[in-house]
Amino acid sequence: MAPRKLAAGNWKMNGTLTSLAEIDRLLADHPAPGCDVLICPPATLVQAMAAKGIATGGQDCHAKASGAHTGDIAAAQLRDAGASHVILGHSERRTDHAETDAQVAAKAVAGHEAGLVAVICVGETEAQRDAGETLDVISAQLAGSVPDCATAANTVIAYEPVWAIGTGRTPTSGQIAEVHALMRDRLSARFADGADFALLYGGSVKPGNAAEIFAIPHVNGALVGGASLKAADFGPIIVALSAA
Ligand SMILES: O=C(CO)COP(=O)(O)O
Repeated sequence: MAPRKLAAGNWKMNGTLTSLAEIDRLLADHPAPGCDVLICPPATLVQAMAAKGIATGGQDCHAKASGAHTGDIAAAQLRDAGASHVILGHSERRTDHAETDAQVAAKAVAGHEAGLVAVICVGETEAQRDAGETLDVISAQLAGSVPDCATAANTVIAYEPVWAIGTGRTPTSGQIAEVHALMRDRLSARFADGADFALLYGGSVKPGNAAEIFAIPHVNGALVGGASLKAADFGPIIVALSAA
């Protein structure tokens, strides 16, 4: 099994019910994309998004199955609302909520137990890159955030350099290639099906740079923030991935 190609949109804390018109446009413009397409809206929209017939993911889940955790969402609740995936360990969660690798791994286990595919995010800060620590940081995050029960079927890895998120800056193709090759090596060393995990790049992916990014070895798709909000932007990214 080769890795599946996945165009994933992360709406972050954007969108209300009226935003679903963009999904109607996306589905009308791209009825049979040549890649998997996933949208991860805010929790309030998961059920309505899934009802559109598009693969839907949450943006976080709790490590526990249920209980007294006000404001949190259990993986089984996302699944119940129609989600098939959950983003975990996004840098905004790691920064805003001080999430650790161990917590991300525990959430991934909870996601797997509920039948969700975990989209586990890793990425270095600009200071870490400037200090030459990128490969060590990514290795450590992979080791700590990806649980032993991960398989290519239940886990996707997203490389999102923190300094490239929402900034319009992207790494060079060589820099992305270096990290993706490292991730492939690390996963292959640890998991029998490590060669088959889908590896996404995320951070200022736009229609104008998508084709170049998708041509990089071991880039199997993208995790797209801002450009996933509008069908006119996300559509061309889906087309570029389908053609890659
Ligand atoms: O964080 C991201 C996706 O999870 C990337 O966001 P942008 O595409 O807006 O840079």
